[in-house]
Amino acid sequence: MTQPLRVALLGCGVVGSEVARQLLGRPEEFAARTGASLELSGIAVRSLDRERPGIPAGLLTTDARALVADADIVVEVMGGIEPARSLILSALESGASVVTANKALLAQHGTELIKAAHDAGVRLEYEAAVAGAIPIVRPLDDSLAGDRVTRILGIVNGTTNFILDKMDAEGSAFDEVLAEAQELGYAEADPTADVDGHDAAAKAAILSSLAFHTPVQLDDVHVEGIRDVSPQSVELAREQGYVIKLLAICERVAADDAAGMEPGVSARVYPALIPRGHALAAVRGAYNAVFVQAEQAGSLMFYGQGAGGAPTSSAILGDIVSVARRRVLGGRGKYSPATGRLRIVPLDEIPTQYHVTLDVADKSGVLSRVTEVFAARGVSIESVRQTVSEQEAAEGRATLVISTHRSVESALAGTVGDLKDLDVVNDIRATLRIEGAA
Ligand SMILES: NC(=O)C1=CN([C@@H]2O[C@H](COP(=O)(O)OP(=O)(O)OC[C@H]3O[C@@H](n4cnc5c(N)ncnc54)[C@H](OP(=O)(O)O)[C@@H]3O)[C@@H](O)[C@H]2O)C=CC1
Ligand SMILES: N[C@@H](CC=O)C(=O)O
Repeated sequence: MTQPLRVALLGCGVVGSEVARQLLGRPEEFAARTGASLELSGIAVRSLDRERPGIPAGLLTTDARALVADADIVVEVMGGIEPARSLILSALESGASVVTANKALLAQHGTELIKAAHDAGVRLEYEAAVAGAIPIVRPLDDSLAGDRVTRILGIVNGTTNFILDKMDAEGSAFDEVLAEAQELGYAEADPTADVDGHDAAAKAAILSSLAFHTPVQLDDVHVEGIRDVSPQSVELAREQGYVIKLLAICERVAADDAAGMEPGVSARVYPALIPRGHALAAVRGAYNAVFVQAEQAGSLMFYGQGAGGAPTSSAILGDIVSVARRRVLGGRGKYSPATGRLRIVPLDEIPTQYHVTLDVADKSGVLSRVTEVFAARGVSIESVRQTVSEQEAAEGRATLVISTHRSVESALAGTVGDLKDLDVVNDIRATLRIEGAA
């Protein structure tokens, strides 16, 4: 057995407290798996006053810098950009390996941090940053490094999946379910990051960078959250055989010589309709699932708990064991630079499929006026369904549900804009993209 390795933990919240309890509770196992005893040297927090069950008060400090300066392994689970970024850089520069779960930081400063780790000859691991307990970072970074990933489609935010699932299954109200997700430790410190799609977008940036070996940052990801998903949209989706899920989609976009388009990468996050028979429709609660398509491997699916203290700590502890083993064996850290420079393809150029629910006037000629709007934009309609409830009949209104074939996003969005101006359209009740249809 070599010298003990000093592990500094930055943060003792939902995730950090679970990591600490595991490191303190199973020291023999970690020593046996790494070849060195892992000594939790301290835990940085903001406040020393809070009750922290199972955490010895003597380990807590508000001096994160001093803790980092004296560590072999730094585990950053405090979240946010600063001081997390400076502390990680200082840890790497002083020769410590770093484990982090901080997707927001990686999606903005990943290139800088990965380079700093390489320059210092140490490791930076971040399995927990995407999809909680699910091993997805290492499979993309290592196992699939010799393949060519073409597409990733995933549910990567536990909080929004928990909310949408409860709205679908129990007809719950959005705010009530968000509070429950916060209590269960799924949500970010600022839950707007979950609800507005920024957390999923950060994960999409990380996944795209790994999968396509090209730098993709948070700003490169098109993002729409679930704030506008109403109980009525959820109900309408159910009636029509769909479920609404917040999806992250990362795609390699092939060159189109005829259109003079260079190859590129599209990364986007939005709520979409999934047919109820699709495997992603069965992802319930705070679970996540990630489908990966690669040229040689074909289709792969990764599934598991995407948020919460215990699931996330599993991924972090795996990274700690991995970096500790490397320190025991010696040698440089691995380096997975983003070697490519693919262009980021704007959403407007991406083919998608729309599902539009309209409140229209119930009179003759309305259907043809509506379908003409789609035709004028070159958007082909797959199906139209008209229903008239008793109340609608009494008010001279009807509901039209229109599904399109795939068409470029700019044409679809333009069509919806034109529909708003049509005098026979009273209201556009819902517009959602369809993903995963046969
Ligand atoms: N919760 C989850 O399911 C998952 C979270 N993550 C990521 O893990 C990280 C931590 O998340 P989570 O545990 O939920 O967050 P919490 O808000 O529960 O915990 C944050 C911890 O960091 C401490 N902290 C925050 N800022 C500072 C600072 N400036 N100096 C010292 N300590 C500080 C807090 O101290 P104090 O206790 O005194 O307030 C707290 O202990 C985030 O990056 C998050 O995105 C990743 C995957 C899943
Ligand atoms: N807030 C995040 C936590 C895990 O990354 C989520 O809900 O998925």
